[in-house]
Amino acid sequence: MIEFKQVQKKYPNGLLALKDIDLEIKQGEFVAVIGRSGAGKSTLLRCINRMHNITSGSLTVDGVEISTLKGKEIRKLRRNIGMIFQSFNLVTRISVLKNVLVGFVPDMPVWRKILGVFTEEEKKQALMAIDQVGILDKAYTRVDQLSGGQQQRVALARTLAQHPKIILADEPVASLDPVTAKQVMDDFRRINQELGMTVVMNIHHVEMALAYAHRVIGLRDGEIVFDGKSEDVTDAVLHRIYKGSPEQQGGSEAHVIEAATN
Ligand SMILES: Nc1ncnc2c1ncn2[C@@H]1O[C@H](COP(=O)(O)OP(=O)(O)OP(=O)(O)O)[C@@H](O)[C@H]1O
Repeated sequence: MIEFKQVQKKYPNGLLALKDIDLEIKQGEFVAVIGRSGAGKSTLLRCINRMHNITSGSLTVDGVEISTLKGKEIRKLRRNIGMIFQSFNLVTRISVLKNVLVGFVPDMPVWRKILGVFTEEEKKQALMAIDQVGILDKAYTRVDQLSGGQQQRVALARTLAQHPKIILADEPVASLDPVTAKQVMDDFRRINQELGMTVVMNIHHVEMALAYAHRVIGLRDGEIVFDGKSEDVTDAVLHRIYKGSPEQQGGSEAHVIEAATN
């Protein structure tokens, strides 16, 4: 379980990116975080694995207060939390298998990574993860010879091989075409349903968020303005997240939804 209590995040320049966030995410949930650019989605996600430090409040993962963790404890926390980025974050000049191997054993000595010394068990685990995202036939292919969608699946395999309890995904399909994006979202759904991993995903594409996530969190200017089931995301809710209340804006709902789903 991930629990935010009265969490604030202020950047060194004084910008308050998260304001009094109260949030509980239970193991196995598939949560989409939506909101305008600059609303605080990435900040929220990155506080969960300590890529960012919170400024005040409490943030626990499985009951452990993460803001006070130090070096080795942070690495332990991150073993349980996989992170997927829009830009894949892969080493493109080496094979799929090597990318997965290098990524999934964070505490492996650097010399082993450089020399590529991996045990048979590690290779088996990596190949199983590559199989789980349907690209086993590409295991020995260099990453720069793969399509964007295939590269995102490599990133997913690398995370899966680490057997995390939580996957944080920051705009994982933003740079993919609609068909490929759907395939990658299907992977996330399968992983969530079959392996019970919690998925917390920032996503600009509202229709996709509603189609895949059970729960939607709407952020606006660092505050949660909606937290509920996907099916309860009405046009009025989208106005609140993206444009303010319909009364304030007087804009047509169709316009807001169009803007949010493009
Ligand atoms: N390192 C930083 N230093 C100062 N301000 C930052 C920093 N990172 C983000 N911000 C600011 O914090 C606010 C929230 O940013 P964040 O990246 O979390 O938004 P976002 O909702 O993920 O946006 P996007 O959808 O564009 O990625 C923004 O106003 C942004 O400019």
